[in-house]
Amino acid sequence: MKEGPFVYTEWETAARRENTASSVAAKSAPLPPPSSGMMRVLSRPVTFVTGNAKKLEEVRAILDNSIPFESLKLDLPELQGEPEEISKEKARIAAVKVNGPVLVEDTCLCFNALNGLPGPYIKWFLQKTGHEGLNNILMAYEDKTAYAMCIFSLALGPTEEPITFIGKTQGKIVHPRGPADFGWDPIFQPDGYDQTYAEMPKEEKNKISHRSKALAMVKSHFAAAAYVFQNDGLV
Ligand SMILES: O=c1[nH]c(=O)c2ncn([C@@H]3O[C@H](COP(=O)(O)OP(=O)(O)OP(=O)(O)O)[C@@H](O)[C@H]3O)c2[nH]1
Ligand SMILES: [Mg+2]
Repeated sequence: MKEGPFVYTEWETAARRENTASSVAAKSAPLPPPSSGMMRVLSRPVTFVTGNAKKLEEVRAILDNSIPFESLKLDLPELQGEPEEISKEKARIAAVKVNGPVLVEDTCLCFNALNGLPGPYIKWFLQKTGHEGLNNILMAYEDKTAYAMCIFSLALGPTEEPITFIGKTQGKIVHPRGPADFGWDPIFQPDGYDQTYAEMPKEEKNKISHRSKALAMVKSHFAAAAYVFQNDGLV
């Protein structure tokens, strides 16, 4: 039976692992569970690969030196399909390009009235229809609730199965309010707040955002796995 790779969500910390030995080269034995306490040496800091400067800004602010990482500006190709698979495939492609450990993320904005769409396709919906168009789509429905979801995938190398970390923040879609310098922030109002993401001070958004929830799990994973980083490229 084929088990999935590690997936961490806000609700679930139980780990599962890829067990397809025949497809895995000896050099890239599957990652042990993070709780096993085994030391793992990585050839260099993890490279966070994204084409989105605003994402990078938030990731930097939230991680705040807790994990050694570098960044690489690259717009990776994105598969169509389920959000988790899109994120994992981005990590696989990034790990081959970088030839080392990588972290990527894919962000979704999911409307409950549409069973989770636009989801991973929000970038294209936003580009083509704008904030107003996204509101108009929901005019057909009473339910304006939505959730923002961030799926980080960590691949320790080009032949290793990515580990996934998912963070969600619940809220609703509103008419745009606040600065329009980052995506759909002006139309997403998180539950329990009367400000949109865009109206909130950055530090406030970073405390409660989908991205910070996913990154909290990334940080815990790094703490538990106790990776050792080498900077000379020799493992
Ligand atoms: O208002 C926002 N608040 C956020 O917190 C946020 N995070 C991402 N986005 C936008 O949602 C789409 C995701 O698509 P996406 O995950 O493929 O990102 P991307 O293509 O820009 O970068 P990347 O794939 O190279 O990392 C893109 O339009 C991003 O600009 C956000 N908008
Ligand atoms: Mg993208």
